Amino acid sequence: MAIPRSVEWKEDSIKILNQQLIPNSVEFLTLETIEDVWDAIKTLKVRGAPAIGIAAAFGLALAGSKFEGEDLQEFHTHIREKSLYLASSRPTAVNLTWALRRLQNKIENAASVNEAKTNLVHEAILISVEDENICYNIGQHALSLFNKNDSVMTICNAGSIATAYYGTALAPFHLAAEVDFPIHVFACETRPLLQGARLTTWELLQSGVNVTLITDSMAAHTMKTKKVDAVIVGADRISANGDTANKIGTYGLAILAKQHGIPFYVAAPLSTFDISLKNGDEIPIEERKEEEILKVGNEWVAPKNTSVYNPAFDVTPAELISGIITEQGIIHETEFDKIPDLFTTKSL
Ligand SMILES: CSC[C@H]1O[C@H](OP(=O)(O)O)[C@H](O)[C@@H]1O
Repeated sequence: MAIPRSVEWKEDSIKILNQQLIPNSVEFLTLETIEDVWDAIKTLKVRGAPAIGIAAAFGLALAGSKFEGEDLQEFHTHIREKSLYLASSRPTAVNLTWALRRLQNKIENAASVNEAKTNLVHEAILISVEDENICYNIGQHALSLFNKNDSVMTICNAGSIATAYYGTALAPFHLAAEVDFPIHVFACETRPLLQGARLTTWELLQSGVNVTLITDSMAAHTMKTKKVDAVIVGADRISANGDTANKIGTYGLAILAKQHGIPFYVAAPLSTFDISLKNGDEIPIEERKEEEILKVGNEWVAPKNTSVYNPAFDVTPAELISGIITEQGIIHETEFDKIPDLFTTKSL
């Protein structure tokens, strides 16, 4: 796989792949302040639930490293404030607050400011390293669901650049390409920000995966008239009963898959589960600015004064999901009642 990493720790700064510019150019940004990190997450220069969590973790570690003084209580106050600030960038992907909480837990018993600073950096790096291994395992479990020459549909970009590496929903396709296991992918363009058209096609072509781009409105006709053996998508937050928030358009894809008797899978790490929420009704859905729908690139495609509704995510009810693919294995649709146990026991 020759795909650049989306987020990297550089000691006194954070290097990110600027996902806004792909596929027209592959450029990197150096984030030197926590404000840079907040903006990069908010404007989707770095995006994708796991990548957002990793960027926030590095951002908090960076904020910690810039703290001046030796008073431990003042440091904890500083970190709590910076954590709340970073958490305000985007509300839906639970990986963001999960990562921030994990770092704060790691400094609870620090004996000094220096020890706490070191713990923040080490834990943020650990989250990134773990995520790459987690995504590899998700990819292997997902690949076991497919047969050679299958045709699989996906939406948005749950790819390598949405994570530390490999991706979640796209991981099986990257791994398949490495072992000469032919799979075809239908990538939905994913209006309004076109993560599918811009990012998923770009990633899969880099890996030599056979990918066909369709508009979101073509999904039903494609399922009806073409070979579509499965649908696989990422996730931003999964509630205790298996309801899943993912990019807007995912819920519609799940309904279409059910109508056409096509299995519908969610691929996500355990860090994307939020079992404090009973069901998907409780998942916060980000609404984004109107211009994202009124314009495509720099071109207005609707009158400027047109009213707009721009939810960035929707929630797919568990009953439409055939299975949730995690790093520990596949939670089949009949096992969703066991999801809370995953966070008390070690394996499926
Ligand atoms: C691997 S999780 C990727 C997940 O995040 C995307 O949202 P966004 O592009 O707004 O960050 C989308 O929901 C993907 O499935």
